[in-house]
Amino acid sequence: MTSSVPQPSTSKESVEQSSTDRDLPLIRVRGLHQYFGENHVLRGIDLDVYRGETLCLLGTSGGGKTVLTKHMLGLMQPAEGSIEIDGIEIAHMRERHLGPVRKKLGVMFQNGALFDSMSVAQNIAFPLIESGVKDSQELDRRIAEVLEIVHLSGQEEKMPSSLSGGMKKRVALARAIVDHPACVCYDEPHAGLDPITAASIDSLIKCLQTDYGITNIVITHEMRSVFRIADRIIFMKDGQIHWQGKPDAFRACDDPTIQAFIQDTD
Ligand SMILES: Nc1ncnc2c1ncn2[C@@H]1O[C@H](COP(=O)(O)OP(=O)(O)OP(=O)(O)O)[C@@H](O)[C@H]1O
Repeated sequence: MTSSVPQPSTSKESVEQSSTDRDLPLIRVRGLHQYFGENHVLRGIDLDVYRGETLCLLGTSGGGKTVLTKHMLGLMQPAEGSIEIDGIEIAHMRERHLGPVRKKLGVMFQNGALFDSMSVAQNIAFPLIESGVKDSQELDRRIAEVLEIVHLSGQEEKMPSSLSGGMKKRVALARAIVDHPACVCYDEPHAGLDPITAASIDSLIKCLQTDYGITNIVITHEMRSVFRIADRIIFMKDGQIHWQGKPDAFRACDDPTIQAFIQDTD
């Protein structure tokens, strides 16, 4: 981690960034290729993710959204190409050096991926303990802080099995942000939610961006949510970026694949 990079913070008194830091994309992907056997699943991806934006990643099924996101999280190494997180090249970084980079990136998996045998507090504490926080008062304070952000104050002792689908997603979100990431990736955060609960997740995603400066990357098929939260849209097809731009331009775009996608998923 470079010393010039300010620590992302879930505190509103966030650290002033230098203009150089602000100008540098948080994530820069260049010439990214990936294969599974004969299947060429990423075919030359060039992508910048700008600091403090909400980027929605859309596309046809099997288009490569999840595989691309796994590369940006440092969970997969590319066959070819470059991935920079905060100016640090991670494409072929050894596992033991990836820890500080991964700390900048939170992830909310599709089904929440909570540990069923652990309480809400234990689930949220997990990444903190992994990154070396041991003091129980510090753990309690940070758990309470993020539970307040996701509107679940006082739910520390609940078990996942007693939570609704929307509550589980909010606990998963609390866990994703508890270690103060600069960016959170969401894999289908609206899946299985009713429209009102989906809208409440959208409010939280936007709140993290506007109040806490978090950069959001959201994989979703939920077009109502996309038009509520996206600053920018990337549309993937067959392992390539088929289209990118602003939501209004996306809606007005006459590309037949995109029009069919909007109509099918709206
Ligand atoms: N672990 C894997 N082993 C082999 N092939 C894989 C693996 N993961 C993904 N693929 C393949 O990579 C391609 C891209 O998959 P990916 O999951 O990124 O698509 P996606 O855009 O996220 O699709 P969806 O919207 O359906 O979730 C697909 O052809 C998929 O079958």
